[in-house]
Amino acid sequence: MSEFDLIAHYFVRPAHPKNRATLGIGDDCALLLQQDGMQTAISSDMLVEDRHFFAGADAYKLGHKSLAVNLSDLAAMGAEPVAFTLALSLPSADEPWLANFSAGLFALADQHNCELIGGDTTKGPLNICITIFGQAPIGTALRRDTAQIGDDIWVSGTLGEARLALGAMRKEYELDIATLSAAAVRLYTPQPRVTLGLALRGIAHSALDISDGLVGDLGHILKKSGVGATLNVDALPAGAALQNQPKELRRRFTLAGGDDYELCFTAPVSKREAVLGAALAADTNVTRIGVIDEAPGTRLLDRDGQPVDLKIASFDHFA
Ligand SMILES: Nc1ncnc2c1ncn2[C@@H]1O[C@H](COP(=O)(O)OP(=O)(O)O)[C@@H](O)[C@H]1O
Ligand SMILES: Cc1ncc(C[n+]2csc(CCOP(=O)(O)OP(=O)(O)O)c2C)c(N)n1
Ligand SMILES: [Mg+2]
Repeated sequence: MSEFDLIAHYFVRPAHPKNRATLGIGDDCALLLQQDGMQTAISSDMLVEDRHFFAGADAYKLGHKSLAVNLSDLAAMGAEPVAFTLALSLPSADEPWLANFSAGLFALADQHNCELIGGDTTKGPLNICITIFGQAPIGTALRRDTAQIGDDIWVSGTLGEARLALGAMRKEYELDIATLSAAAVRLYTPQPRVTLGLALRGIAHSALDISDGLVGDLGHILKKSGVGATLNVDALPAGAALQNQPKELRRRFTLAGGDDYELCFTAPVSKREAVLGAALAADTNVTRIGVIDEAPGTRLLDRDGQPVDLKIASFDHFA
């Protein structure tokens, strides 16, 4: 199959009334009309074999995750998904693989009304890079540099299960089948918190999505906002499969597991009811885990206010 047959067969779809691009796949560029009063939110994330996923990973789930991690960045900005491009490097034109990959990709794209408008396809090591475009009314996007002293720190959903599954896959420990399959759902098919991100506009002061681990990612908000944080380690929402694991592992994986794709956000105390209302409307749990304060850095305390001494390191590609 030729490069262009591959694109036409697996990535070009019939026109759909909900499509927003003026010109989609097939020309040198796609054309997107900017809506009045809106700002465009743009983000790229790449998935690389043996780094972000194991060789032989399920193609449908890989299609899902490639888009999910990008939608998660839009969620973190409170931006509504509009469209995305897909740059693919493939070892071969493996048709069953392509059929499954595009099915997983488009199933999630359709859930979020996010249209594939272009990309690039080459032969090479398996590598998937998506650039996503979203929109938010001017001035309403949730940023990393706007946390304020006194804000509550919140996190959506639960943390740590993706890391729990990864450890079992790497044979760091053994898990029973039921625990591993529950945790693996979080590693392979994260659900981006797009609805929650949109609901938090006008409520949260700052937000980001957790990909490298809570403490490391929260650190980006702290640094950019020129503030610090105190976290209650016992308040962190551990995923169900983590509940029966030893306390130290539970703490390490909730604090610095990675691959969580939950939102961490800050909001003033006066907005607690509004945050809970937004969470209810988005059908997503949120948990208050700490406060923004003045002293730089992150202090970890237990439920009794005693310092927790844990060596933790968030994910870093070059550390
Ligand atoms: N090669 C690059 N060139 C320019 N900007 C980059 C590059 N890699 C990452 N960035 C930018 O650096 C910031 C941090 O990146 P990253 O940690 O990947 O963010 P995220 O966790 O949201 O994906 C982002 O604003 C991203 O756009
Ligand atoms: C085979 C494999 N090894 C390791 C991991 C863990 N892992 C890889 S990248 C990463 C962090 C997120 O990826 P990154 O490229 O830093 O995403 P970004 O922060 O840019 O959104 C994690 C936790 C994994 N998911 N799969
Ligand atoms: Mg990135």
